[in-house]
Amino acid sequence: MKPTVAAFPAARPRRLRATPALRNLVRENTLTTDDLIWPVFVRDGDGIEEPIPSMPGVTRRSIDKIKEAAQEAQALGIPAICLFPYTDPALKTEDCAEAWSPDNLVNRAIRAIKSVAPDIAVMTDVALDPYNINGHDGYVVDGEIVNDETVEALVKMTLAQADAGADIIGPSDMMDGRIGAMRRALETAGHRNVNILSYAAKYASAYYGPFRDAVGASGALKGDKKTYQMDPGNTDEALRMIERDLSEGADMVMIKPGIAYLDICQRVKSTFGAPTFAYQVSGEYAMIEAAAQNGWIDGERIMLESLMAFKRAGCDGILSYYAPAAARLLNS
Ligand SMILES: NCc1[nH]cc(CCC(=O)O)c1CC(=O)O
Repeated sequence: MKPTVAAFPAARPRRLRATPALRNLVRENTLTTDDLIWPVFVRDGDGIEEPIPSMPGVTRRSIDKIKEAAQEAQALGIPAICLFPYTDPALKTEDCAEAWSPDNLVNRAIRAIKSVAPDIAVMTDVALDPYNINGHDGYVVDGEIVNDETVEALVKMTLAQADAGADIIGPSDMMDGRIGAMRRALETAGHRNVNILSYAAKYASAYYGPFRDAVGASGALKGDKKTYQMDPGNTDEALRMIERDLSEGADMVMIKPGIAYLDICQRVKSTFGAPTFAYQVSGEYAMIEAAAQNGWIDGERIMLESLMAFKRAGCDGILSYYAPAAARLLNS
């Protein structure tokens, strides 16, 4: 499409910017509460909301507090909440068995949310890192992250989450072949309506630092995740990953991190037209909060502007720690 613009003064583009009414009338993209998925951190205990120092304003909540958060999200109209566990180090093992325990933190939290906020979609994370003694998303054998054995474990984890009532499974592990394996297992188990939102183009990024603090994986992680997460220099590879995950049965796809990868979002949406999400990750959140706390930027305005950028790039929605704060502003 080639925009037609008359010559000045027939065209004065500022005419359309003159008033809020005119600007609202011609705005090309909109951001609404419907676009938001809220990631939250779950921990054990009762009545606990524990601050995460590298993510000001974000807390680890015990399940009773997660219930309150889900009710709040439902009242605000946020369509989905996404659960990440802070696992007791004593439960981390080499075989990561806690990952598929029906009574692990995440699975208990899913059931708890369903009991009080049945209208909100519950999304989960599938990867071994919160349960692994070495902090990796997959099994480590002789220093190598082994693919196929990890996929078997991820399938067990997926089924336990679906059994607990998860609506959306979010594989964030970047192993090969996992989407197909999960989809087949879900179909076989009769979980026909469980969605998979694949972290399809997930980069090996330094933007995840504060998240690893939040889930208690920072200290545990040995080495880096570059043999499974993508190289930040690549674009075509992202398209291949998205195509593969869609062909294996993903219902929705994600690009991660967010704001530094908007070119990927734009290419993915225009190439595949599938439901496309971006994750505004912990480091992005921390950067905005740090600058806002110093009074260097207007935190609220940057929050909304950064979320709008994802819509402009073609995303259907955004996972963001700002979800409730943004919803309150957008609904007012
Ligand atoms: N597989 C775990 C996982 N799931 C989501 C994030 C990052 C989210 C964030 O930074 O906000 C990570 C971290 C990682 O891959 O190391």
